[in-house]
Amino acid sequence: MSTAFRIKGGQRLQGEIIPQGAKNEALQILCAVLLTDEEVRIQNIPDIHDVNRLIDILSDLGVAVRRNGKGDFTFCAKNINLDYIKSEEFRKEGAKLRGSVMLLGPLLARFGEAYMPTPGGDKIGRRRLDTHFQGFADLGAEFNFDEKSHIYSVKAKELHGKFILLEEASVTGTANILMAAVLAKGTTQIYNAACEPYLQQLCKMLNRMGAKISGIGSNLLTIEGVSELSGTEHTMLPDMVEIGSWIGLAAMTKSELTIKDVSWENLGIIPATFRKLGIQLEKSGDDIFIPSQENYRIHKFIDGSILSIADAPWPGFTPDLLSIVLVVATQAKGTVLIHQKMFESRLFFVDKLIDMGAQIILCDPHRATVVGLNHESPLRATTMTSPDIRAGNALLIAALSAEGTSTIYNIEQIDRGYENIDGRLKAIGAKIERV
Ligand SMILES: CC(=O)N[C@H]1[C@@H](OP(=O)(O)OP(=O)(O)OC[C@H]2O[C@@H](n3ccc(=O)[nH]c3=O)[C@H](O)[C@@H]2O)O[C@H](CO)[C@@H](O)[C@@H]1O
Ligand SMILES: C=C(OP(=O)(O)O)C(=O)O
Repeated sequence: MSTAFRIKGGQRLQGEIIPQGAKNEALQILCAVLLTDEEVRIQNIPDIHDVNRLIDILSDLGVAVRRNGKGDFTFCAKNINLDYIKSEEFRKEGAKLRGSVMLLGPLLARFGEAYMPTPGGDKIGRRRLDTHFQGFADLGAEFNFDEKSHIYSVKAKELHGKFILLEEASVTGTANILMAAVLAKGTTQIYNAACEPYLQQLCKMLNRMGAKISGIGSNLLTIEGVSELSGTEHTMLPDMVEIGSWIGLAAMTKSELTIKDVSWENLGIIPATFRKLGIQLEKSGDDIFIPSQENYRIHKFIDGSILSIADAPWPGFTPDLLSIVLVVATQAKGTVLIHQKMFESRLFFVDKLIDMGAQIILCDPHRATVVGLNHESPLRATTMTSPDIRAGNALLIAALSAEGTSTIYNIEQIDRGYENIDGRLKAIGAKIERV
């Protein structure tokens, strides 16, 4: 298997991009198939490592998986092999991705017990799970963490609805508690719930399965428990993080790109944030058209002070796009402070960009000031290693804009979240090879 990308940078790209189905929505939705013994058909599933791993785990759990076509699968969780979740194999496989943590809620709700190794995912700082387990405990589950084996377990003969105030608006935490609460007895309220479009999609799918969830899209979800759920069909939204990455790529490489069928209504503050960097984006039906731009100028705040861009729970700006915003700012005109509030180790990749000639001061682990080069000097090609999924993509964009040939190692990180990224880049004129 190839482990690196070799990229000859400095090419202008042109064409149309169809965004993949959303990775982080897929991880929630796939876990929800465990909530019913009927068939659930899911479409627009991205063909990426994390999602394929989760599908394999479901299959090993006994879920019947039928592939109907590209990105189109039918799942049936009629015969579940609960022994699998106690097996060494599950410990190994479940620990490879973050999304596997959301198997807990559905398994607890339907079978009264669930086990989980410490989940994987990006190493981007502490990623605690307290919110998840506090929520399960509030619903009446007994929680245990075995410090030796690092196995979390939750058990409950019956779950009972309750008012739950989350200590933070955790995305996977909200999804997990929600999936447990739909089959609990009585009414649950989840306050300070995360409410991003992917969670809204999960709520809508659960309601189609017979759940009674109201308050969708707000930070107060009310769930009237039901005794069972039935099958349904669901289609994933386009991946907003991938859409943002294509916008960044267009700006950095001065390319004209059209991103098709982006579901504008679900992009929230993302287009406005890229516009603050001076990037022109046009809404054309449900597409985004980005004209080729020689330069883009970072806006200032109304009082004339330096712009800062920070992450926040939805409808704030997603932390998963800050690495992309940062790399795009390296070639803008002007200065911006990037403030990554949620994660502690997500900005260290800027060292690589500094090696490439970018003007960045890492103020502390959470903040970096970028002084744009205004395309007056290109970044220099280099050899680098992808530290996490989004930094990996940011470095890929840097390499595509740089002068010369760069090599990026550890591209497994990029493949975790971006479907056939090299094939799709080549189709719009990029010079990229797997080596
Ligand atoms: C598989 C999946 O869906 N992963 C996403 C999910 O991860 P995940 O669900 O793991 O992330 P959480 O929402 O739980 O938390 C992310 C980080 O932000 C902090 N935090 C969170 C909420 C809050 O109000 N205040 C706060 O400080 C948490 O302590 C944590 O460090 O959501 C993250 C935040 O959008 C995204 O980066 C991940 O891509
Ligand atoms: C942090 C991310 O992924 P995960 O939560 O799967 O590690 C991400 O998608 O940017």
